[in-house]
Parts: sequence; C-alpha cells; structure tokens
Amino acid sequence: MATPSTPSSSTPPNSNGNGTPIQVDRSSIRAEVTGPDLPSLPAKTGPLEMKPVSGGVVHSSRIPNSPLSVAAVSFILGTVFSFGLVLCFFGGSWGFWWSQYQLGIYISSWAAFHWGEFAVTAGWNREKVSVDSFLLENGSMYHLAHTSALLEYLITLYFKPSLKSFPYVSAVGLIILILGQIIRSTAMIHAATSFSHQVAFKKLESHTLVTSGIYAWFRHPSYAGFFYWALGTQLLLQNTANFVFFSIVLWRFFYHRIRPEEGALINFFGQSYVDYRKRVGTKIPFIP
Ligand SMILES: C[S@@+](CC[C@H](N)C(=O)[O-])C[C@H]1O[C@@H](n2cnc3c(N)ncnc32)[C@H](O)[C@@H]1O
Repeated sequence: MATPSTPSSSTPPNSNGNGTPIQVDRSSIRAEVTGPDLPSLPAKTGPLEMKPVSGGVVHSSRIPNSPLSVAAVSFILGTVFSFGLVLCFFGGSWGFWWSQYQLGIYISSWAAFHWGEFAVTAGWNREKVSVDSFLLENGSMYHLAHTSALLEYLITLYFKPSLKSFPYVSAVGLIILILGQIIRSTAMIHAATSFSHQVAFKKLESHTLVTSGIYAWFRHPSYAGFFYWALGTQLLLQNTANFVFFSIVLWRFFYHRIRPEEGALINFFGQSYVDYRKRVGTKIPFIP
C-alpha cells in the first residue's frame, strides 16, 4: 500500500493563497482516500491478481471485489451494449413502438461509459482499479436520473410520438455525448495515477499536479466531460424535462464537489494550484 506523503503545500493549509480560508466540507464526500487505517489488502494470488484496494482507495461497492465480478459485470455491460446496437440498427424493422434508434444509442452509450470507466482505470491507474471502477454504484440520484430519462422517453414516445420526431436534435445530442465521453476518458488517461474516483484528502506519493494536456483547457475535465455526456444523452432522447432536470442536478453536484476538492488540492500543491485555478476555467456553465 502506498503511504500518503506529507502535503507539499507552500501556503498554509486551507488557504487559497490570498489568505482567505477555504472550507473543506468533508461531509459531502462519500468515501475518502485514507491512510494507515485502511482494511488490509487481500493476499497476492499471481499475475492476474487485481490490486483492488491499494493506493489508499476504499472498496465501498456491494459487488464483491474479485476478478470473477469484473468478468461478470463486463459480460453484462457488453450484452447491454450489443442489445443497444442491435436496437439502433435493426429495431426499426421489429415493429415495436419502443424500438427506436435513439433508445438503442442511449443504452449502448450508458454501457460503454461504465465499461470505459473500468477499462481506463485498469489501463492507466492500475493501483486504484477495483470493481468500483465501473462506477455502477454512483449514488441513488444517478440511477433515479437514468430511470426518469427512460420513463420520459417511453411515455412521450407512446402518447405523443411527434415530440420525438426531431432527428437533428438527436444528432446534436449524439455529438455532444461523444465529445463528453472523449473529454472524460482523456482526462482520466492524462491524470493517470493522480486520478481517483473519490476525492482524495490525503496525498499519495503518486499524486502529482496535472496542468497540461486537457487539464490546460478544462480545470476539471472529467467533470466537464461527464456533464456534457449526460446532457448529450437527454438531447439524443429529445427529453425536454430531463434535459432541465439533469442540468440542475449535475450542476449542483459538481458545484458542491469542486469546492472541497479544490480545498484539498490547495493543501497538496499550494500556490501552484492557486495559480492554475486562476488561469484555467472549468467550462461548466456558471462554475468559474
Ligand atoms: C474524480 S477525480 C476528478 C479530477 C478532476 N476534478 C477532473 O474533473 O478531471 C478527483 C481527484 O482528482 C484529483 N485532482 C483534481 N484535479 C487535479 C489536478 N489538476 N491535478 C492532480 N489531481 C487532481 C483530486 O485531488 C481528486 O482526488
């Protein structure tokens, strides 16, 4: 297990460099990267051994953290992804009112997103990979939002199909969704071992400040990417109510998450992060 190093801040802890204290609201964070009081690691089992809870990341999922779970989840996501593709390309000939290309692309995009979270973590951030990396237990609000999106789509399609007859809206949604996915995955790849799905409050040896690449364009590219990916899904489905709902919920979520995260980053990297924060915006509307 990597031992968290002492924060290398050149400014006092919880200061933004101007002397203004930054409040770190730890209660808004579901799981923290912690130090010596972590559960002990499972015994090594050979070359295929996953390194599930190393790097200080707590395994918090209800899904058991084992290679078998990873294989099963990957298989299920692959099946869902394939179903979406079949629905997209052949659903029109099935004759069911619900078998529409937008639904197919939405289902495939959802499965690809979750599989991609694991794949990128496994490829570029191996010390933190676990079954949690699929991000399937992303909070009840996340599942509620996708359920609500599906319901709006299906109910509207059934009762008022004319409201789903704007293919250019879906095309714009698909482009935004793809760009959002690219931004998110690129951020995770570029940040590599500095990335963690949970906000870190103790600095690991492998955690360095990333300000280049996509981080030179977006201060929080993985959040911006997810924000636009999610809104893209709602444009794809031509969901008016859920486009508004997703915008509000996601904006609130990231607004409240970024503040304590940046407080911790200032503790870790001091003036360097303060300067970076002044230089680069989030590109999420109304989050400066
Ligand atoms: C879920 S990741 C999100 C990263 C970043 N907020 C983004 O949207 O790309 C959260 C972790 O990334 C780390 N982090 C955020 N920005 C960083 C940066 N510019 N350099 C290094 N680590 C960063 C935080 O310390 C936190 O532990």
